[in-house]
Amino acid sequence: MTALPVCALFSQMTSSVKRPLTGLVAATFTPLTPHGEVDVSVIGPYVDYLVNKQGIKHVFVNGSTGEGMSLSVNERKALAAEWCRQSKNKLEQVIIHVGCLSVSDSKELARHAAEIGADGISLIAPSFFKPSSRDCLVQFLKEVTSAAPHLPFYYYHLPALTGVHIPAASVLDGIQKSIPSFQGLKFSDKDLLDFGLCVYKSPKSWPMLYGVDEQLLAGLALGAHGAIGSTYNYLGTTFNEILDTFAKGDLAGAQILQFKVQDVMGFAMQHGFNLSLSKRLMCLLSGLPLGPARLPLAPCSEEDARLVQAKIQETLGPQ
Ligand SMILES: CC(=O)N[C@H](C=O)[C@@H](O)[C@H](O)[C@H](O)CO
Ligand SMILES: CC(=O)C(=O)O
Repeated sequence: MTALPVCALFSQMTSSVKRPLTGLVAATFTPLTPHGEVDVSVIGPYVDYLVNKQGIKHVFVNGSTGEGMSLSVNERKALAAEWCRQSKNKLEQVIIHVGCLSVSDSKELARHAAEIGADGISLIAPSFFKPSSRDCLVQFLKEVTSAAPHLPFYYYHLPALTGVHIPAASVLDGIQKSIPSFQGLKFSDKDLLDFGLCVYKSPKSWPMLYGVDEQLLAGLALGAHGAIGSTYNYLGTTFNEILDTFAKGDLAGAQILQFKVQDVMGFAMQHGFNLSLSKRLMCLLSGLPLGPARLPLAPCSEEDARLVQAKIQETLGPQ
């Protein structure tokens, strides 16, 4: 057996008593050089920005926002390791997305996440050859998570991008019998019937994390414990206010804030909001040099990015 760093062993021993993942989780962008190479040197200042300017306590690395599926296994390992390293004593939890089309690549990333002391792993359904049934999907998840059996595992439901439309509630039904490390759900879909059933049928101890930022309040109303999303990178302050206002029982106050975000997001969508534009907004608002999105994504229009930046600042104040 290869020796693990002490911090990794400690993290594995304590993972079962870690505080549940709640509140906002920023799904991180991947810093690239202008030529498209991964640039881990930006991650230190990125962590400081999230903590100090956006009130973020947790990150989700190498997901769709991080262009995880467009990165090599080695690039993903380098990013995951640097996020874990830079987050020490600054962020509470670092969750690594380890989903790949190849079960062996996914296992390698899961094993690596455990070695570097990550706090949890997450997986989307494979999206080229797709699982034909719920059981087939759970078999895939079970095989991957067996490579990191002590790390909490969050299933990531993302039908719009994976094309796998198996209801999350049916995936969760009985999942802990197959996957003892199963710990919670990241639900990135607008189907609130499915999400409601997930919350209703799950033990209270499983974090239910909603993933459609522009309608977070609806997720909260159905019992979400927190949220994982891309816009928390730069709208974290406003979304933290939504969480706090809702928790105090001030629904009308929370609605006002959510409507303002919807006004911004509706405007952004009219101006071609996608990962490229979102990453550019993060650069403009944070000042961090994150570079462009990687092919096959096209660069966004600078004019649109500036218009959306102005709309954010005029509607929500300086971010
Ligand atoms: C499809 C996708 O990437 N969804 C993200 C989370 O999972 C969200 O954070 C969205 O980026 C966000 O809600 C903007 O539409
Ligand atoms: C948006 C999100 O949660 C992800 O990066 O996967």
